[in-house]
Amino acid sequence: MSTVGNSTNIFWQESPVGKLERQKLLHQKSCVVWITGLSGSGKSTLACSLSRELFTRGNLSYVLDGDNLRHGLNQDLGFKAEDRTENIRRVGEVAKLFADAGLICIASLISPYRKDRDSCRAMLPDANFIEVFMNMPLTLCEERDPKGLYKLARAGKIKGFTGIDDPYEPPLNCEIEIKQKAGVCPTPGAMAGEVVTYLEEKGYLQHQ
Ligand SMILES: Nc1ncnc2c1ncn2[C@@H]1O[C@H](COP(=O)(O)OS(=O)(=O)O)[C@@H](OP(=O)(O)O)[C@H]1O
Ligand SMILES: Nc1ncnc2c1ncn2[C@@H]1O[C@H](COP(=O)(O)OP(=O)(O)O)[C@@H](O)[C@H]1O
Repeated sequence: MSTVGNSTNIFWQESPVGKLERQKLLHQKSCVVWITGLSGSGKSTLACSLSRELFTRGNLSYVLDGDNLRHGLNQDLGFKAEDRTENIRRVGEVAKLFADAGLICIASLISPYRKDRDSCRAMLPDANFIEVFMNMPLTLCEERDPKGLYKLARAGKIKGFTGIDDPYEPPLNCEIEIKQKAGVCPTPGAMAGEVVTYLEEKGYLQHQ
């Protein structure tokens, strides 16, 4: 019996089927691929391309997209610092469940604060948290501005926009960094390829 947060007198219920069995069924080792970066840096593009590539190879993944989750699970949260922290915490917990289910969980969120990303990493102890940093210059993200949000932020119509008047803390110890080469951004397929190569080398995609 234990107390966790505001929940008292609670018990952990074991499941008859375990994570290892589910991973075996799916012929893969589960993990969380956590994609972080500025708005417009290509997080969703990479998440979609990676998910499709994994599917083609016979690996099951699921994308948790920050924007999409804010339409449901996180619709009560805004963009002030404590809301972003709670957003990341909840998505970290959901990602942990997907990894426990045996899937390759792809989380795609700005997740601007280092301590929040590190807390998610700590939730996944067996080094199964793979942080992917979309290291694209702000100027490129702002040029892309597919939703017109940077324009609104520059005009002062959105307050606390990441990269403009709210901080983005780049990772210090990410597993993968996606960046421009000779001033050119890799194609979506090439970005996904970098992650797939990493997953392959670390044995996540092996068919046992
Ligand atoms: N103030 C502010 N700052 C940053 N982003 C903003 C803001 N307001 C709205 N948006 C839109 O919300 C998307 C980011 O949501 P996230 O859940 O990924 O953000 S966070 O991780 O909690 O910081 C983000 O989507 P992406 O462009 O896909 O990153 C924006 O479309
Ligand atoms: N590798 C890429 N090459 C060219 N354009 C890209 C690439 N990645 C993303 N884009 C474009 O940049 C814009 C922002 O990408 P998106 O994936 O929505 O970023 P984020 O999810 O980080 O906000 C989109 O219009 C997308 O088509």
